[in-house]
Amino acid sequence: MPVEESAPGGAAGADRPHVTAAVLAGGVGARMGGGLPKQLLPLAGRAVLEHAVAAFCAAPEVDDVIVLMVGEHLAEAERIVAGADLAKVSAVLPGGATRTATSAAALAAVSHRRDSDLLLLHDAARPLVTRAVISGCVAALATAGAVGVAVPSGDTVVEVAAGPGGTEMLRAVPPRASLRRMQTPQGFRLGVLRRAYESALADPALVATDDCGVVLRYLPGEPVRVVEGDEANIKITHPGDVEVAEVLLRLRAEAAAEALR
Ligand SMILES: Nc1ccn([C@@H]2O[C@H](COP(=O)(O)OP(=O)(O)OP(=O)(O)O)[C@@H](O)[C@H]2O)c(=O)n1
Ligand SMILES: C[C@](O)(CO)[C@H](O)COP(=O)(O)O
Repeated sequence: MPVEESAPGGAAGADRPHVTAAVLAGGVGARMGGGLPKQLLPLAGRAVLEHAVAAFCAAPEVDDVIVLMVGEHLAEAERIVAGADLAKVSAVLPGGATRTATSAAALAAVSHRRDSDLLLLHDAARPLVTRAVISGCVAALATAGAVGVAVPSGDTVVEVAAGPGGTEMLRAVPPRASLRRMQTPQGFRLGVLRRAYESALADPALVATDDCGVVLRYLPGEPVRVVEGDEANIKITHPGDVEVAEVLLRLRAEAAAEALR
């Protein structure tokens, strides 16, 4: 499916940046195992991918959504998008060999947008992202060029090093109060992400686990803002995580029903 202009009506005006959300679904889910990438697994009657895409389609701040899907399963992603009538989806495209390559493919897909427009990058494997989290990320982009959503760590997070005979030894205990667990979406002014990726992709030693980290490393002068994520915005990674997501969805639905009573 090609990249198209978003429909008029919800589209950005001259005074407001255009907001594209890219749902990154290019992974194969090696840690989950099984025959299917985890973004295609069923979760409460819909594919994990559909939950993530639907959240961005429903967000009033988002003008269009692109999906970057692992090559062999492009047709399934197109079927999911068409079947669910996710009208803001403007393109379903192949992802890259790494998450960073998939982010770069998303960036290439919006090459026609202005430097002042916005790109939100989101893991398809985080199907429980909420409207409040998306909204908080976009709002922070009014005054920041790069924004990540994160939650505090309840556990003490430590750094380890290899010890003798294959053991692991404690190396450092960073102060917990300044530690966060990074989630997605991570949002960017396109000009900022373009400059960061230009340097990153020229670095043969590039290794990154998220896109805010790419900006921090390759555009050191650029402040990266961190805003509140959501404990329930889990990343489906290991066997059992879909079941956890099912429970979280059920609790969310029960809380919403209770609030209406
Ligand atoms: N080449 C890749 C690798 C990952 N991702 C996406 O990045 C998100 C977070 O990555 P991760 O949880 O690591 O997914 P997988 O790479 O599928 O999992 P694994 O590392 O266990 O193989 C997922 O939505 C995944 O589809 C991607 O778009 N392109
Ligand atoms: C981007 C991310 O979700 C932030 O927590 C995470 O780093 C993705 O890592 P993965 O190894 O690709 O799952």
